Amino acid sequence: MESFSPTWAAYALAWVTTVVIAHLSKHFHQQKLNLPPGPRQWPIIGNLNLIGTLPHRSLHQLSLTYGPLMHLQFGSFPVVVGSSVEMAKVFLKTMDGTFAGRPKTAAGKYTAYDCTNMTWSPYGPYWRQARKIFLTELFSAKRLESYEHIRVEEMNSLLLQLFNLNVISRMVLGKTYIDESENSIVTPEEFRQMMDEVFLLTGVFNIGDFIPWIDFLDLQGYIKRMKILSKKVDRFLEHVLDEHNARRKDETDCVSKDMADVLLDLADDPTLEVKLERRGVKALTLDLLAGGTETSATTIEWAISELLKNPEIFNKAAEELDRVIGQNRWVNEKDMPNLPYIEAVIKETMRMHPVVPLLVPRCAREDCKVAGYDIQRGTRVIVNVFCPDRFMGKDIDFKGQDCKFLPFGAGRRMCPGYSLGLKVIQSSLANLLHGYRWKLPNDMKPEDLDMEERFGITTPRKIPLVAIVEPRLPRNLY
Ligand code: HEM
Repeated sequence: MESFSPTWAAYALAWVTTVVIAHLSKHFHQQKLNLPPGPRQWPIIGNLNLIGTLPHRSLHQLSLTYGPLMHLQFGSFPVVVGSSVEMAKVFLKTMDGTFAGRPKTAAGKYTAYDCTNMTWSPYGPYWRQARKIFLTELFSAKRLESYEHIRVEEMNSLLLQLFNLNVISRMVLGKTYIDESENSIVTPEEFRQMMDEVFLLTGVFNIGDFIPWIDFLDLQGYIKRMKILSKKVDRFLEHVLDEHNARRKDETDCVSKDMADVLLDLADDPTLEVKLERRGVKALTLDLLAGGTETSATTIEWAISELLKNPEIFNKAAEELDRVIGQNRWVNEKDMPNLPYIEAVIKETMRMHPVVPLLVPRCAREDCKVAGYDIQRGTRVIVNVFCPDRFMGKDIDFKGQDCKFLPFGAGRRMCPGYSLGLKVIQSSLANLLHGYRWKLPNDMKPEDLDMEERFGITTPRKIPLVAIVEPRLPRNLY
């Protein structure tokens, strides 16, 4: 008798049947729940068809119809979107613990050493320890102050991207690995492209993250790009850590010098609650490099664009700098409290152009109720901080205390690098305005300056800003 051997068609049929049954059982289960309002869903894709190339704007438009707490379906996953101060407060403050998870994504897997960095690591002891390391060891006021000379020395670099790269590399890695010399492991351009790619791929809507059963097809080609990127990043970080370890061995009395040294010391510490492996050191170093470069540069570029669009505001800022600083020196970090107008320019820029408009997605760690609606465990949670009018307020601060202004998020997963980010933004913007006269090229009119955005995890300008600058201070200062 001929034995029955299942053909590929039988496998395919079994697979399709399983998917359909799973989909239907989920559908019937969801019908019993009291879910927040939201648009009708298509089979398989859910509401993915409603999300355009600028997702924060698409979600804002949808919230105008469905309200500040909205339920969507992205492929196989339920998503809730909070779009008001009250909802931000619930997700980031009152029920912060419930919503402190992060969804599993291909970006976390491939570009962040299988979620062993802080940004993508699940809520738990590893993340808690990483957070403690960042806040008490790496970003303590004392350590940040000890790096002030680096920020001052690098201020001469007018090229914004280069300034941020140099400052962050020197604080995190001890030197600018990224020089043009022959034995340099990467050129500045390659390093910048690597960080750009990290940001872009961290923020993309990768279809496989939402419809896992077609993940293997890699329809948009993102997984392929992530794998290539992770090899490049790993080659660089391996080189950096090897060099650090060689130096640490040679120096008998090794005083911690840069952030990578601090992390390597901790990796050698047997008393650490959760062992920090070499992979974790690389992942956290990448968090520091990526978090520190693109975010600040993006904000400064938007600030200068807005000022070029509003010449009378530009003049007011320059007038404040002349009055407080004078024409004979550069601005230093201690001057910032005396420059309230520059601070207002930064706040207004971050309100109009939040660098991370959808924050980093969160995930419900348990079934719960919000405003009387059911939210299931595993639901992805997006807080859309993009809505300028909503966050209008007088007494607003950068720490997200009252959830009216959330450029750095809030609560347990709030950005741990916000004080460094702010220091870099404040002093570099103040000096770029103080030291240079800015003009649009080719007699371009302010109203013709393009202000379109490009979406990744951050939203930089779609077309990089091109402007003409000339010195404003006496020659001997340059
Ligand atoms: C303009 C500067 C910056 C902005 C606007 C910014 C914004 C943000 C935002 C919105 C989040 C998500 C918060 C949430 O989920 O609620 C975040 C997380 C994070 N940021 Fe920043 N950031 C900046 C600078 C930095 C710097 C300088 C570093 C490190 C050198 C950094 C490292 C991180 C890390 C590691 C996380 C993940 C935290 C966690 O998941 O627990 N950021 N940032």
